[in-house]
Amino acid sequence: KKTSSAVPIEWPILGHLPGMIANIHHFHDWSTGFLAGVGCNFEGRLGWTGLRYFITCDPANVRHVFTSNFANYPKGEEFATTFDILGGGILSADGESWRRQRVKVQMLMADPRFRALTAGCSHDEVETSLLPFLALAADEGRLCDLVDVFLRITFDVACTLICGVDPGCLVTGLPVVPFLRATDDALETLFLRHIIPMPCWKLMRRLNVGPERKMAIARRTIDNFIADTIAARRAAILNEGATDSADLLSSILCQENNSANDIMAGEFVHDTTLGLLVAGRDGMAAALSWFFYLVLTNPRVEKKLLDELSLVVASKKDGAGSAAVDSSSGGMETFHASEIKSLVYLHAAMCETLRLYPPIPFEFKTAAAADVLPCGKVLKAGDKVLFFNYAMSRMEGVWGKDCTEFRPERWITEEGSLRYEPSYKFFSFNTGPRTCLGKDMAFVLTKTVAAAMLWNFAFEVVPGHVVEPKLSIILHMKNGLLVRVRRRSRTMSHVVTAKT
Ligand code: HEM
Repeated sequence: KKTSSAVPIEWPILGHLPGMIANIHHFHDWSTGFLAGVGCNFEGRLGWTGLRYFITCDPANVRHVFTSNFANYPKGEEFATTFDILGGGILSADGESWRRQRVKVQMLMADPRFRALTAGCSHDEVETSLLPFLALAADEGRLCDLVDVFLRITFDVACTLICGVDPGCLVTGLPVVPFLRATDDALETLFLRHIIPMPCWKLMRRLNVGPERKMAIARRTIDNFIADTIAARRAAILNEGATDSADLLSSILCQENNSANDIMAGEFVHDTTLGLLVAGRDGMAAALSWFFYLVLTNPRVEKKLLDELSLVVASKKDGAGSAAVDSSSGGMETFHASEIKSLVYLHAAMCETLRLYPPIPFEFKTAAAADVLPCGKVLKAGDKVLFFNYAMSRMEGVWGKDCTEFRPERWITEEGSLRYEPSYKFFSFNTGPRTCLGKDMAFVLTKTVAAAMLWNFAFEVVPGHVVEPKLSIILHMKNGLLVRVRRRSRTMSHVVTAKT
């Protein structure tokens, strides 16, 4: 069957599966194409398996499911089975367990000490690891894969903030980091679990073959890393007594010592730590990768970003003379969270990146009871709904005729302040009661990194390098982002001119 020219053919026995498999190499763009053709909503059927997915990128449906009728759309058992690697942690939990974990994590992340640690750690990693690494690459004329660089720095920052240890992945020689490799393999397999019918991937898991074999190895590596990290932190706290470290794991463990029945006890500590690391690190690394790809291929935007940074640098020089340039970063400029807060164009460019390339490109929900979506679709209990966030950014009806263009200006009002967009439309950090808890942390780190890199270095994407999304539940880049780096030569007069 083919109900319109835009949609894939529905085959006897196999349903829409052949179309999905044939287009898997450009899955996001392919699905965007047919969703645009059918007005944002489509029912995908996987033939003999009996599986049906209602696929939507309609903001009204998003608002209904994630906010107005939130209670009817738990993550569900299928989510927990597919994402078994997350255990019972906050990302996969439902009901009372989720609510209690969320209150706890929210409280820890709102702590002023944790916020100060986020700002300080992001700045310090940029100054002591990232800038020296790029300076060496520039001086040696080496090509650099920015995706690898971002995966490493976000892992270092996320580990410091969440677990209280800095693994130091961004050093000369770029050591092999088994955890990074393992999460990459796990995320890819999780994507395939959305396409391969559950009985098939479960059989592969039992036989330990195909992607499930990779998953089993990845899982062991990840679990061992988390278990070792927690054990080391617990031992340190027992030896040293109460710690004044503001990282999340230390805070959780200190409280755990005071309350035997704590929700965070035992495997919850493991699952929460893992969930936060995965949620935190990968999202930020993907955001930075696409930000640089978009900025480097849009010189107009790059110039506007540099002009904006120039004003900050000029005011620093006015205030503190040459002392404003920190000697520990080899004369290179770094920006503190407090300075970056006022940069409207940088924030707009980051939002525009997250709109076009949402790090979590689709979300999945199951209806607990029958319901009718705002688009008119009738759902029975147990029906599955997939929300295609990547496609929603590319719908003219949602973002206008220029929806596919990278235009940070769409986020800025005529008065020059940031424009508010409702989160059921700008869905990159989720919406409703399960909104991302790390949004502020993500903006602080990504903007601190982006500002320092753009100001101190010029990057050129290596001609011919193909940039495309990877098949994963996180929108990473398949082939990395290969660039040539060079130091920016800039005189004080440039800075002052930009100011005036
Ligand atoms: C650009 C970076 C980030 C993006 C795009 C992002 C996006 C998201 C999205 C879409 C969800 C919903 C996932 C789902 O329901 O399946 C989510 C949840 C969550 N995020 Fe983030 N995130 C980012 C960074 C972070 C950071 C740095 C942290 C902090 C460690 C964090 C912590 C969380 C937590 C705890 C949840 C679970 C909320 C809940 O279920 O109640 N995220 N995030």
